Amino acid sequence: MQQTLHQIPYGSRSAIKRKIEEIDSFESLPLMDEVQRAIKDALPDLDYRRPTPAQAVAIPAMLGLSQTKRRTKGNKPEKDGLESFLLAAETGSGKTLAYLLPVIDAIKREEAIEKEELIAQEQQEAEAREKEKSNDIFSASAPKLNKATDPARPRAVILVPSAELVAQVGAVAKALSHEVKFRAAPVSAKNSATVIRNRIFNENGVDVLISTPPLLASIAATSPNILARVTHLIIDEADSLMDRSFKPFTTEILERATPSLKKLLMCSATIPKYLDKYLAAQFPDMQRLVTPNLHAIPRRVQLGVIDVNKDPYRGNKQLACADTIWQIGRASSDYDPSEGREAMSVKRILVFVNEREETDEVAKYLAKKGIDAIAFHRDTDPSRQAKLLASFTGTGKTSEASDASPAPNTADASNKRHLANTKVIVTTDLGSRGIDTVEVRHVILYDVPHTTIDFIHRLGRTGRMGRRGRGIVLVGPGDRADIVKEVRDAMFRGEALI
Ligand SMILES: Nc1ncnc2c1ncn2[C@@H]1O[C@H](COP(=O)(O)OP(=O)(O)OP(=O)(O)O)[C@@H](O)[C@H]1O
Repeated sequence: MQQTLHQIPYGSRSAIKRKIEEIDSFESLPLMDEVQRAIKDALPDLDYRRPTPAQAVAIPAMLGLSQTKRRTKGNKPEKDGLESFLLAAETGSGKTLAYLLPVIDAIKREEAIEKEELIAQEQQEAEAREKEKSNDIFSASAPKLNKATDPARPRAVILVPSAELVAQVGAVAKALSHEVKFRAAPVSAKNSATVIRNRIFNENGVDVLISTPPLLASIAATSPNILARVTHLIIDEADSLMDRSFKPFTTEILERATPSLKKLLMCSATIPKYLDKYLAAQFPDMQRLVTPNLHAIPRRVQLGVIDVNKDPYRGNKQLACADTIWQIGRASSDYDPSEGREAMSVKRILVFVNEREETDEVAKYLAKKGIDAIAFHRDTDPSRQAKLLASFTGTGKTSEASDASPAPNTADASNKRHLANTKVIVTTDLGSRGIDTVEVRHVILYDVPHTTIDFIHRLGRTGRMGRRGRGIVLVGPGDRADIVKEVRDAMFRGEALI
């Protein structure tokens, strides 16, 4: 297969491994006490509270504890006082907390410093007024801007590629804000203009703004001041946000925020060659924080291949897909040692297609075959979309019983055969970038992905955070069976994909 990913030498992977092993608890990180306490709110129901490799490399670096600067000769130096980082870590490795914790820590520290400065300034002014009073009883001082509650000028901006991710990252920020007091404003095109205005121009100020690049770029075009105080800019899913479609918006925001920027962090589960080239040219001093397993699909995720060209499918992919789902749905729930309990009784399966038009087509066919299947794309009704995703990401807290009842308009009512306790979402890349689908054990690759980057993101929706997962790829007429074999072999050897 044509190389699409930047290669990381095995020597540097081992060196990072050693560093990661040194950080065995969150307490060993110099985060403020309130941030330490907040971690427990952001990671509920988990006995295992050790930082993940992504967190072990990113948090100390963002806190200024490790300096591993690389410098590419001949390139222009970065802006003075700006520190830039690339966090490249495998899918589902906790990158969200890896950037949120140090960002919030920095915000609280900045706030404390500004408060002290404000008190000192007020004291000085009071003294000056006293002096003036004795000299000139008519003078009045101009009102001062209260830096601590400055509306519509966030200190941190987090950019993500979709409205779903805005909501997901917003929910983690909200969980943290129960303990550490800060204001997060998640805004996306799914919110009404009034909601966006109220969240951003909140009179109590906003600390962290979470949005997509196109929306924020359009807001910044009319309200340029919105980016005037940003000290921390996070570009999550940087492989998407730096690709052709998003790049103009992302770089526009980056340029507007640069004068006040202190820390820039790009996060990604892959380093495609175009990203590597761009970063080497624009950010020669960027610290690259790469986890040892980058570009490798974890061994706990297995990949099965179904040759659709053979009997009984004879080239009929839809039939092969329905049949595979029936087999998964009927198999008894197996024991998952990583969770120490029976796997969920309701099975959730993600089916990935390459083209948006196929989502409806495939979902309809599956529904005809008695399967609760729904197409998920940009035009899906937002409230329906939110409900659907909630049950796949585990944020819905729906009981297994209510979950088991068929959703309206899914499994075809006229069909007597109905596959119980199984839910299917048919989607494109929209569902593969960053969505934390912890409840998903099975991913079906209906189409062979175009690149290894897509393989990594799609298979990355299962086997998250130490859980087991299974990918099944349907190889039909015209599909590149050789590419599938390459990926499968690399996965078997535990090697990074190329
Ligand atoms: N230290 C930790 N211990 C256990 N679970 C954690 C830890 N940190 C994060 N998690 C959980 O891991 C899951 C995945 O986290 P997150 O969505 O941040 O991954 P990601 O690296 O951004 O994935 P992707 O590359 O797919 O976007 C979340 O459910 C999160 O609550």
